[in-house]
Amino acid sequence: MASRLRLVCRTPGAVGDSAPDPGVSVKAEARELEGEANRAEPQPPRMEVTYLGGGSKVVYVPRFVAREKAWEWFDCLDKNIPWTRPEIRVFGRSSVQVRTVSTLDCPFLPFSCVRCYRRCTVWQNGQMLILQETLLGRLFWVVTKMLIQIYFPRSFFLQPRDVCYIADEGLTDLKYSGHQPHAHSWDEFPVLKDILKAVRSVHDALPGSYFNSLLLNRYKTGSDYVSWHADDEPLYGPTPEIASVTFGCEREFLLRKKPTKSYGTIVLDSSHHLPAASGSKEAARKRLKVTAPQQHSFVLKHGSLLVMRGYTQRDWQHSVPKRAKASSPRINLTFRHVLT
Ligand SMILES: O=C(O)CCC(=O)C(=O)O
Ligand SMILES: [Fe+2]
Repeated sequence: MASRLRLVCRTPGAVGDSAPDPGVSVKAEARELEGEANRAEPQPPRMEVTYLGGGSKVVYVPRFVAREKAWEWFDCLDKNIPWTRPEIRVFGRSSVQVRTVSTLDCPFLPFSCVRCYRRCTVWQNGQMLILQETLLGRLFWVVTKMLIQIYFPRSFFLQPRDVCYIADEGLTDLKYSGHQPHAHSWDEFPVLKDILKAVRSVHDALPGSYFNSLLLNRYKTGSDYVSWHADDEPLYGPTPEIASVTFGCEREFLLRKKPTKSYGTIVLDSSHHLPAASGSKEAARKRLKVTAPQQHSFVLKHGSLLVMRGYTQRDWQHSVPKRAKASSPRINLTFRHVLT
């Protein structure tokens, strides 16, 4: 019972308090807590497997560790991890590339507006490609960048969450959005070894890789987020396995299928250009018409584990969107395997 009271006072107004799991009544949860206390034998944690198709799947373990222990770990990480909120160059050269395309392929340009840019933006190998045509378009982009820097310097150029990176010695450096985090050693934070051990005990039931690096995220409020991305950096190999642990405030975790030809978005050819224009402006417009991608949503609970497996990073993107109601912090650990 203590753990229940603790959760309530720790997360006033948190998503978790106002929105319990669908289909799980408070009574049922109370019984579960009571049962947990009386159980002599530890029960294997419940797992939910979501098959995404094409060799991708997600395994969700709502409670891989007891709540009380999870709060203990939350406190320890919150206080002891050297959190940083580095600048990332979302609009800098390292994450944005500009390709010249024909007007037929991109009918919204050169009549540049923010909407056009969105439509003409594709992600490839972790890089944002802005497809644009004319000098006018290019000029528009430069001015837009300047205005963004002036009016929204923090939200656009500071990573919208705290992070810390841990890795075995001698691994390839991690680099994303022009930022290369300093790799701390596991020995600096013994608690991480305990958490990894707990993850591994569940993970044994999920045969696969082992983890030699860890990216920690702290979302202080509902305004902190991680935008759509895939952890598909080459240093993780073709089928990275990522085990994601949540402590603290519940947040929604979304998965969406990466754009492919099958649902009408832009696909670049092997030389990173749009396929040769065939037909009229109307045909090009049709090719660019975006239909809603397949999407899945998980509410990641305090003390939960979510494992992304197979081709999930190659074929899917994930995000933790802003949530106004999430007023308390959430700590997330993503255990990864860097190829050696
Ligand atoms: O906070 C999460 O649940 C996801 C974090 C994430 O996607 C990442 O660190 O790459
Ligand atoms: Fe990620």
